Amino acid sequence: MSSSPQVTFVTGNANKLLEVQQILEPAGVNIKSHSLDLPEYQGTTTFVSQEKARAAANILGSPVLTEDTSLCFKAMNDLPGPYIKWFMAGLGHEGLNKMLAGFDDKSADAVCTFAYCKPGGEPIVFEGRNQGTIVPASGPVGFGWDPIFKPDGYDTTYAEMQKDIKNTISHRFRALEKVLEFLKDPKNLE
Ligand SMILES: O=c1nc[nH]c2c1ncn2[C@H]1C[C@H](O)[C@@H](COP(=O)(O)OP(=O)(O)OP(=O)(O)O)O1
Ligand SMILES: [Mg+2]
Repeated sequence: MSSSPQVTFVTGNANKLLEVQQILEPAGVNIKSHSLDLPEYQGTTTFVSQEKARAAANILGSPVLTEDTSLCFKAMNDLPGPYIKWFMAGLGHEGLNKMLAGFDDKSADAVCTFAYCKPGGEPIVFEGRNQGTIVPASGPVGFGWDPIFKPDGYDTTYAEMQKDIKNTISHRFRALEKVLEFLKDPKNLE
């Protein structure tokens, strides 16, 4: 009988950690966490994710799982993308809505990119995305841009949803489905 897979998830964001625990622990994954303020790289989502994982694996000297989240406005050719953290901090929910005021298309993709990396190894990337619309803020201010992202097929923003609903439809859930497949094969963790 194989024992439950174990992985070290490295992030400086407590809300991300909580969702990763809520999604992976019921699936039988034992999560260790490590809080590091990881560098904010520039480049494609894939590049940013790979470099974060590489950096975390080298700092800790052990295999790690990291994650980078993008919010891609279709009208703006996928910007802010991986730079959403700074746009969110600088403009807030209202400013992010105003950025799209001049465009008819308010659609956006939420993209979550996990990367698994062993020290000195090549990062392996797992991506999940969810399509939605940017709307005026609605719901509790808890996690980043959750109050302004309304996923397609739902009448509410991420922030207004029960956590267990968000966690079965989100960009993060979709990426973690792929991560889970990988973690379940003990050969991948040797
Ligand atoms: O599901 C989400 N719902 C709403 N907001 C979210 C979500 N997921 C990430 N976010 C925010 C956090 C940060 O403002 C930016 C991503 O930046 P990002 O660099 O990936 O996150 P971070 O620096 O907070 O943590 P980390 O230490 O893992 O890099 O979008
Ligand atoms: Mg970050």
